[in-house]
Amino acid sequence: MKVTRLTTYRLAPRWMFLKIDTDEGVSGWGEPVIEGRARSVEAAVHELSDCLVGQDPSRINDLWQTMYRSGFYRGGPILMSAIAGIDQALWDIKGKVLGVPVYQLLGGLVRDRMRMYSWVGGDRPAEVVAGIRKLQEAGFDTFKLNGCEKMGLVDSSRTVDAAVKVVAEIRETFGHSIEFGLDFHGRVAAPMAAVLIKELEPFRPLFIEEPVLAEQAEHYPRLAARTSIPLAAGERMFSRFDFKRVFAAGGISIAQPDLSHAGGITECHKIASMAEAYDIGLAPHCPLGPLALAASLHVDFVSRNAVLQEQSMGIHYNEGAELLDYVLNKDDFAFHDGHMLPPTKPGLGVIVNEELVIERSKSAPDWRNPVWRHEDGAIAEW
Ligand SMILES: O=C(O)[C@H](O)[C@@H](O)[C@@H](O)[C@H](O)CO
Ligand SMILES: [Mg+2]
Repeated sequence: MKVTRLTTYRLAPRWMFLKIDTDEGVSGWGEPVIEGRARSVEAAVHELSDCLVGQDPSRINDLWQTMYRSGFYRGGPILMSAIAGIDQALWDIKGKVLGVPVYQLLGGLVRDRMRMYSWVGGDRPAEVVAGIRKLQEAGFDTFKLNGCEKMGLVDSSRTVDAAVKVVAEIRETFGHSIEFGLDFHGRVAAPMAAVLIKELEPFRPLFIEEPVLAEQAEHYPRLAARTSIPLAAGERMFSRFDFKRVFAAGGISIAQPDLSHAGGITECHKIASMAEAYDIGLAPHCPLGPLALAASLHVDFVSRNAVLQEQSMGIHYNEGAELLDYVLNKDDFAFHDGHMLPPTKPGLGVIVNEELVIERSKSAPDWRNPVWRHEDGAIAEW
């Protein structure tokens, strides 16, 4: 079997699907994308096709190493997202050829169902409480919300109190009948992280995500030493080589690699194993589409240290398309009491509505993340 063609489809809301065709009629799908830079990743996918067209798609490990090491410059969000989506599609092909779900090729199930969590948008207490109630009705008991709005490098006690007020309201309303993570989203700088985390201690969030920006990872151990709240990070780390320094330095209790940003199933499965060696939980980041979610689930179902899985149903980013709009086998991705079951079909287990994808790719938006500014005009972290 040989790879014959790579076709990319940028799609609403901010996703990109990749289809890899072969000379034996088996095709695989993946989701190479970094939010806000879809066109850059698209260019990278087509540059990397030099390593793939004419090659045997079953040799995933060699193709992965060739895509990663054949370029003198490597790593980072664009190239690793391109490799991620290609890797997902290669595993999809392999599973389809062998007639088994990908997790069977990785050693089989380590659990029977995977605990999912839902984003709750909004920054005002009433909005967040209403959002949680709505998702509770859908069977969720675990959530994630922004830990704060805009925050200056050194900010006021009023800003801190506004952030704490939302969390206090959640605990006041729901007690411990629910769990929630707080995503600082890189908005909080090192001087304020310890201040805000200290004030959040009494409310015992399940974790605090990206307590500081990934480029400030040296603060993770210092922050962890001052709090009992587990710290989580990983969506802006793109390979084992990014994670190894963070794991070795300590401070992170939950690793959140993104299956569409960190080299795909091949790389994230290795990151999961590295994390397990440090007694770190795995909670793949996934605010994206169905192929990214399916790839995440395959790694979750073979990783004992997988603890939580993000998914984007109803997420505030999904304008113009919802998680399963481009999927024909929607029932395979149903929620069961806040959990998902192992994908059942060969490969990734996603039957893509190709006709709809081709049609909708003709009018794909160029999504960009918001650009915030502080009151003094300086750019703020979103
Ligand atoms: O945890 C999450 O889902 C993320 O922080 C998410 O909000 C961002 O990754 C966003 O997708 C960037 O455009
Ligand atoms: Mg996040």
